Amino acid sequence: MAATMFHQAIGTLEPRGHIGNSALHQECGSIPMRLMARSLKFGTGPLKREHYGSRKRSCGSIQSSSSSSYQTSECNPLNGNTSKKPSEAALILIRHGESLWNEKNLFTGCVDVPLTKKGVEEAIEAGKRISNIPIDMIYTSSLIRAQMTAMLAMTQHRRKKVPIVMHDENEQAKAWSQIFSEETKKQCIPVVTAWQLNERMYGELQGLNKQETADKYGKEQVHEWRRSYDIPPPNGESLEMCAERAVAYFTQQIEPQLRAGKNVMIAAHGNSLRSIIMYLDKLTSQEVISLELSTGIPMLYIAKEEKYIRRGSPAAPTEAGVYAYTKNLAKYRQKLDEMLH
Ligand SMILES: O=C(O)[C@H](O)COP(=O)(O)O
Repeated sequence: MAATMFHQAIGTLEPRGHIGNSALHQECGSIPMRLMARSLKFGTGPLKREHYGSRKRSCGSIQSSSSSSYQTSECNPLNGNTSKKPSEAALILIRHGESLWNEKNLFTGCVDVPLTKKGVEEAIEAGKRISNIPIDMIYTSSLIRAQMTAMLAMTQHRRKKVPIVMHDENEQAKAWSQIFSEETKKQCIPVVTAWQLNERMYGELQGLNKQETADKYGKEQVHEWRRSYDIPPPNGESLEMCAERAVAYFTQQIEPQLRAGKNVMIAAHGNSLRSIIMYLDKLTSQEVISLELSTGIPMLYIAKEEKYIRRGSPAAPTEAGVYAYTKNLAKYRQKLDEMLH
């Protein structure tokens, strides 16, 4: 909702209305994504998805809320023109860098813990890896570790647009954060924060040491709490419950942006991203069990012709393979080269 409002404001300036390495890892050529899962369908080739505007999924009761057709967007730097061809958009997913509780091996969940120095460095490194990929919209959870990661990553982006956090919590917050220059707005990237992208709520495990909990309750029990699809930790959310809000948010708020040709980055958490990846890659509840995401490793998808094509993790800004992905990404990088020289 905030995103829509921001874009309205960009267009109209209404006075009031405004606005791993433990990893999901896949070896994708020279691209360092290693997948721990054995038999998951993460081949080295692109994974095609069915029509994302109309499908139903097996993940709880979640289904895509929108059935509008894919539209070309003039503001997609990947497109550069208004041709009638179906648009494509980049989707970057990034789990936050190491937090102070990751370092201490504590269950964190919805506790709002900042990054460690290593986490800061991971976020900056992630930013280098995506510094040539177009980004028009950023979504983060409401937790500081995801927001720090997004902002630190953006310090490395070559386009040098300024990420601006949207405040639509009340009318005054909206009014007081307006921007009154069209030119300045064009150089901004809206950052939408959403609790729905938060880490799953770990219930009574939050703040407990993972090793000590395993020693007390047994390794199997703790693995079940951490990785099963539908078994929640005591008074917490199962992955299925987390998916219900995270995937619904993705389909209702983010997918329409992709469909409109906007390039999107999502900075979120191990389990909220696992549930979104489950949706993107059509994983079963069995397959998602072995999906592990590293801190600070960006993953790239291309939303194209109403499918999601997994493109692995850009290894480095100069990694040739990244730009071989699509002609449009290569063109965007070339534009940046021209702009910056
Ligand atoms: O909330 C946490 O503790 C971590 O961010 C994710 O933990 P997990 O790997 O145990 O799900």
